[in-house]
Amino acid sequence: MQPTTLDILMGLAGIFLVNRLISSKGRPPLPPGPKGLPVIGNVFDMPKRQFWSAFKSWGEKYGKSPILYLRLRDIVYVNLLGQPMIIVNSAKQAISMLDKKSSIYSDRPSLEMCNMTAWNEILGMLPYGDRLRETRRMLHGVMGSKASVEGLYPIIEEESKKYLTKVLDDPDEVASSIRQTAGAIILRIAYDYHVKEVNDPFVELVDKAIQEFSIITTPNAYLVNVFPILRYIPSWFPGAGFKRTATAYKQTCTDMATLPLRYVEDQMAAGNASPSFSSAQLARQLTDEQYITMKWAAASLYGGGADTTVSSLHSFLLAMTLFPEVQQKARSEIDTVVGNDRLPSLADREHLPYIDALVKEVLRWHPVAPLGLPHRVVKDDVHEGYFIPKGSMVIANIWGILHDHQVYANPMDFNPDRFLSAPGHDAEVDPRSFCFGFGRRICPGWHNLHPLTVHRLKRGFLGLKLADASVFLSCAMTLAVYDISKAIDVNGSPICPIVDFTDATVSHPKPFKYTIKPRSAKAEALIRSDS
Ligand code: HEM
Repeated sequence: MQPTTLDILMGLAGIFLVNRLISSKGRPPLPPGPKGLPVIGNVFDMPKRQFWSAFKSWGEKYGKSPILYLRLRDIVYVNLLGQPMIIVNSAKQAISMLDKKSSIYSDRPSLEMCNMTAWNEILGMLPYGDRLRETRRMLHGVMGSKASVEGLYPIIEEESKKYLTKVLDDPDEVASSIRQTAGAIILRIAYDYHVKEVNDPFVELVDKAIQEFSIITTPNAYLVNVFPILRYIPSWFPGAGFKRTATAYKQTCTDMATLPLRYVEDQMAAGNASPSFSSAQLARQLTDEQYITMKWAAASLYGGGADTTVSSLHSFLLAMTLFPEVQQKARSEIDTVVGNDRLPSLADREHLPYIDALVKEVLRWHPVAPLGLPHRVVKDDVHEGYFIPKGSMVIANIWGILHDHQVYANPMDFNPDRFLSAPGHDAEVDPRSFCFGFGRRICPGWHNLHPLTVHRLKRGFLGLKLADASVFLSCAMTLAVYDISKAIDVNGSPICPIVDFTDATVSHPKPFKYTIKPRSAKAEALIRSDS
């Protein structure tokens, strides 16, 4: 039988598709993405701000599968001066890549500014290997199980209560009180160090270190992160200011790891040490190598934990200022369930479904780490028919995943009700499945060592984890006793905050004005009370 024109066209189309699928090197094609220029690749395509939303738009724009001619928004490829970067825009692909293939997707790219400042010692920056496993094993003991985290509840409750008093004493310094509280919780867990009411040296030291970390890891901030060879230019060379910066930042980072530990060692030598992560580790016979691992593991608690919960509490205050009806509904729930004679506790959580939903919405609306931390793939891979070159930096666009309109209705809206089932409405996916990251690098403040990641979407949550518990309690306690509203300008008009967020790895709402006042004399008395 003679082939028809249609047969010939189909045949040609088949050859065309196969050609597109198999590159000149006999490999499947790279994922779609902006075209880029020779040598420099996509350097000029990179957004200047709010990377997460630009990356999501790239998914919409370039994600067209050559195989099925379908929109595939999920995976985007860019090349930055020869460094391949894969952006993963959907939960489905983040799970199938970073969770299910975590044995090859759990490395971290090495950032030269981190190597120069000692930040490469921190858990979040460690390459995948024995040191990482040992560090995570050590941390597992302090926050890897429901029981271990529940053991920390008294610390979280006590410090959160102190936070309420600080706000009452100085309502213009709420931001600094939030930082103090996050610092106080972590310093107690890591070193059983009790912070001073004001100007605590360790809190100040660690805050400084965290700010410096944010600066050196912000994309495009340092050329040496792109051209590591620049590390070797002499300090006096024009443009080598980054080397002087690195020397100063290294001192801060090393002090952050060393000084609080020295405090514990002194306490132990004097027979005064109370239980903490460090004292428990020091009580074991540690080899020199284990000692160093432990020192940086403790610092990683602070490095990972302090700024993150601070960001979510700032987002909470912003949302409460903007959406008074949500605030009112949340407060009514507390009044009904807890009453006005005591503060809410972590044990109340299961009876406070709206507050629980509100906390989820805070974590979704503006995720603390909108692009997580970059992963690195250690072997060539073929994923969904696309070639993923060994050494690619893989970014899970957590913001994009949590604003995917196929998963979250009207994703830009702040609407805690989305997480509550109602007749005709199924609760939307819990954002905590994604906002803490993926695979073997998932935030230890949330999950245990071996998440049954395949089932993460179906599985119920095993219990409250450290990060989640701190955020929940601060939100619930604040709502119980404080009223948050728009600030008033000199003409007596309310000031509506602009919703804008910083571009750093841990992203915060930009400073905004609001008013925070005790709800009543009874609320004020409760804040001052010892209970
Ligand atoms: C709302 C609070 C928090 C959020 C949203 C959050 C989110 C994240 C994310 C997205 C990552 C990167 C995961 C990945 O690479 O896939 C991460 C890593 C990490 N987080 Fe958290 N985090 C929070 C609180 C905490 C707390 C309280 C601690 C410690 C006390 C902590 C310690 C860490 C550490 C050490 C890492 C690095 C893990 C590794 O590289 O293996 N985080 N976190």
